[in-house]
Amino acid sequence: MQGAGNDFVVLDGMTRLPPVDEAFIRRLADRKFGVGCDQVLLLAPVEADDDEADFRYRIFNNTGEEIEQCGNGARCIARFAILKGYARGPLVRLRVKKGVISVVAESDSERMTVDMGAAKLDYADIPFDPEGLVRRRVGGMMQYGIWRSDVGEYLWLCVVNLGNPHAVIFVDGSVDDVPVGELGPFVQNCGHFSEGVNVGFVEVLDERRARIRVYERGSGETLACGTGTCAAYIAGRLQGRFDEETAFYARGGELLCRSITTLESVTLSGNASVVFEGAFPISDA
Ligand SMILES: N[C@H](CCC[C@H](N)C(=O)O)C(=O)O
Repeated sequence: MQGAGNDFVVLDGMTRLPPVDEAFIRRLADRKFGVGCDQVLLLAPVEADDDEADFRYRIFNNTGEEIEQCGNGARCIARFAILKGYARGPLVRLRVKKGVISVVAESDSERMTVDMGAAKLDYADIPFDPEGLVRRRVGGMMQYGIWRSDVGEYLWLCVVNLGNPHAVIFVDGSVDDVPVGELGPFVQNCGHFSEGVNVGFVEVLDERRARIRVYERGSGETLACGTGTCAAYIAGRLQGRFDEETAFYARGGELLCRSITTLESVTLSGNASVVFEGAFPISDA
């Protein structure tokens, strides 16, 4: 499946759980030797006493590492649950590592909206260590400066956790001109993010439109990143750059973020499309 070009292999674990060890995920996610994807998603039943969620939703980067959250994946796996008849829809509640998120299907379309819940900004929640960094306040948001000795200037970033960790950088000029493949790893390796970080670059067009590219933890640059887009929206919103509803143009498509309460709930809307369905051998032999 894909959501704005962020692509997934969705595993149906409702009747039998497939192996989700690192070697299997890597083989499946390999674009040359396997199927290929940014993330592998697993749909599984919840515990019998779980009254809050309909399904368990597990996420793996294509490197094999299990991660906490994925916004585009949530929209895809909820649509998968509806298409397979596991969910009656339109509301699907998914249990992830750290809580429950809800997804709603729009009638007769591939469009799905997920409520990513509360964004967190405290260092400990990112997790992020600001020790030794310069800082400045822009509206309601703190920015941290990492010195780039190659160009002799600071790279200013905002930090947001949406279940997973994000650094957001607002750029002057076109996001097409940003060396994402260099600055992404530079931020990831700066030593201030103990559990790694997804790095987003945002070009604000106006209060209702922005362009975005994200260099993800594990997967590298993807055509879109849902949680990264929500993180950019929340950071921009707190700085007074965005409206209650803002469209983000990622390289693989358009995503819409909305929030009234800003810090309690942010929704992400966009397509969740099936590309093909098939069977993959579990054993290598
Ligand atoms: N593409 C995903 C995010 C994956 C994040 C992952 N790369 C991480 O390590 O946190 C999304 O739509 O939210």
